[in-house]
Amino acid sequence: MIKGYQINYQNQNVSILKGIDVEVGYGEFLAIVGPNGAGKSSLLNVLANEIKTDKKQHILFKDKILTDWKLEVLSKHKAKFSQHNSQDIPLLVKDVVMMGRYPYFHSQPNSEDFKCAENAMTDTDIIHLQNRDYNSLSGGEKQRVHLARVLAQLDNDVTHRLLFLDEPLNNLDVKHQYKTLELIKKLTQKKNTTIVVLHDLNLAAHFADKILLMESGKVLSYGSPEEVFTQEMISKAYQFPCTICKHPVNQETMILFG
Ligand SMILES: Nc1ncnc2c1ncn2[C@@H]1O[C@H](COP(=O)(O)OP(=O)(O)OP(=O)(O)O)[C@@H](O)[C@H]1O
Repeated sequence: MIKGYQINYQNQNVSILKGIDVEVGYGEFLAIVGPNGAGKSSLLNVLANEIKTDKKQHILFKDKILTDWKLEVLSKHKAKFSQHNSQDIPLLVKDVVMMGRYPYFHSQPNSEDFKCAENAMTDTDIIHLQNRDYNSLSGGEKQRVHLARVLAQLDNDVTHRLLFLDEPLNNLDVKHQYKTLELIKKLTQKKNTTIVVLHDLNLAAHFADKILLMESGKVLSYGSPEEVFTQEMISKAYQFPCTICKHPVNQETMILFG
């Protein structure tokens, strides 16, 4: 689905990404994890075509150079949920969600656009808030509105869509954290791909197929949750002690900190 080799990125002479190799297949759920400042958001922005790297470096999306894609076409193949969404939008919730449908209509949304927006609001549990002022919502509710917006953007017939999410669980309560990741998992089970920046390693272990652990702009480890989440790797990345054990109910990898 998306491949990049030896990705380097620097900003104002600060080297932020250093020789990153990444390859994510169709139907894969990749979680990017790592300590603050490791370069997770920067990598996501590069892969999502939002910041440019050295012109000689090519990121391939569906085997075509990412920067060669027409933006209006690309917006139906991939969508991105950003870490810093605007907190101040003077619109109703349903109109913010409809922003996700902008690539599909010129002046007025049609019945298909309304249907997609409604489905996305139902899936993210905000349908009851659709006529509220966005600015009156709580932090977690706003977060779910933006999730609905990107889901509405990707609601189309394109096979193999790619969803980027940068810390989508911020402000969400435990039920909505699980519901959000279950929603994303379901999307990947339909041969779509998701790349998510997460801070909760146990949720990453539970939901993701592959983990990319970053530290200081580099890949420290890449593989299945069992391969990456070792005591040695986690302590090295986070400079914090941890114990790896098995979840008592489902036997999955579980990380205890401290
Ligand atoms: N314009 C800039 N000038 C200097 N340094 C920058 C600039 N932009 C980003 N950085 C640095 O690059 C590093 C990587 O930032 P990035 O946001 O990608 O990290 P992150 O892993 O997503 O962190 P977090 O978990 O805190 O969100 C950070 O140390 C950040 O301070």
